[in-house]
Amino acid sequence: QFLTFHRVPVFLQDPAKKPSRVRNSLKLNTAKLQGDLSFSLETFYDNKSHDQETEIGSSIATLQTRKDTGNHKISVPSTEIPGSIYSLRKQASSSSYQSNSGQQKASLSLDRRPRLPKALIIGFSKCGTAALRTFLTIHPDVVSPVLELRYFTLYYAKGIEWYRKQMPPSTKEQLTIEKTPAYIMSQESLRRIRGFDPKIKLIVIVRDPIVRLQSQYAHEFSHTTASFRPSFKQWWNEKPDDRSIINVCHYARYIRPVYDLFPRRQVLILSEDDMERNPLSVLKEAERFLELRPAYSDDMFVFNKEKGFHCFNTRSKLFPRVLTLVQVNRFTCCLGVDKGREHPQIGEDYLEHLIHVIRPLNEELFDLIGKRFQWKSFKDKS
Ligand SMILES: Nc1ncnc2c1ncn2[C@@H]1O[C@H](COP(=O)(O)OS(=O)(=O)O)[C@@H](OP(=O)(O)O)[C@H]1O
Repeated sequence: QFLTFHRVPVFLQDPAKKPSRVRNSLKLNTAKLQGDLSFSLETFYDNKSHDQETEIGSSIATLQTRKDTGNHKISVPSTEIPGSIYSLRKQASSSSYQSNSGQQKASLSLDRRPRLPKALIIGFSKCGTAALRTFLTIHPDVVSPVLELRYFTLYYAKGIEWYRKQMPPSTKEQLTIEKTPAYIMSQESLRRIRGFDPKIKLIVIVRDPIVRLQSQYAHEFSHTTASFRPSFKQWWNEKPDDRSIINVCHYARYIRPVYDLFPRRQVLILSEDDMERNPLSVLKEAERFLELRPAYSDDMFVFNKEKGFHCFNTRSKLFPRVLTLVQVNRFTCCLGVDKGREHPQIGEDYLEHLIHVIRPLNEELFDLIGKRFQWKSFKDKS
């Protein structure tokens, strides 16, 4: 019966902060929404490219369009959040909604549409880019597409309108951030980014290079039975030159071209290790850099012993936004199983060798960026 399915955001609003024209709209006076709520919508989703889950709002609803009547039906997941009301908003600038019962009507005029990013997380892979992106998105003024769009590397030929359409809708006041760690690995992509917006803000996150190597190993062999995996040493020694340890751990080599193309004030370099220890302080640094109003707070995270990482705190006042983040497990409020994998052992001798080879690369990085990071593998030896 149903022709299309779209995932649409349902917004959780603090009634006190709602503009009056919204306050009078689609008011579901209780925060308890049970099962399916059906609405006939004259128009709903102009932009069909947004049929993916979006991260905006507090919950994800499903929009179904009936083949025979052309009617739409929205299914809202059952949820209870005291002291809040829900409203459904349209993505485009104006529309009208009417519920099946005809009791609730609304005309909305909210300029929410996909906007191009003003900030990018450009690297490095396996350095906590997903955690950083997800944590940043908790800010009410930040939106970000779930997927790595790889526009400046892979899909440049699709054009800027394609890129724009991949973005979740946002208001003028919100900041769109895209993350694709591959951007920093390609000078051509960096040049394209400069051509796209020379004022764009760039975030780079690095990590203890040895832990990063272990993380990459765990990633590459995540679907391989342990007995079929090469040893860590074997694996790295078999890499072609362009993916050799020296190249992969040489952050400075990839950051230098960023500084050549963009003023340093537009580039923020963070460390995954700091984010693991104290996510709030890293987020605060990013918040200042992105010129966001202060919203991150110390109740946002709790350390989850089982996961071994900080996860979202269900008691935080920003928690309703967490529910909309598709990369976050609904039960644990941690990132998914593809983050935080078990790392391979490295034999003592080989570890010594790696430290010896990589230490000068770290020093080159610290000289270049003008700050030092405390990395576990290199502790007590610098
Ligand atoms: N809070 C929190 N939760 C889960 N994971 C966290 C967190 N903070 C940092 N990390 C580390 O992020 C590592 C994955 O990095 P990326 O997201 O950049 O990987 S990817 O390039 O996108 O595949 C991932 O690497 P692995 O531990 O090897 O899986 C994590 O160590």
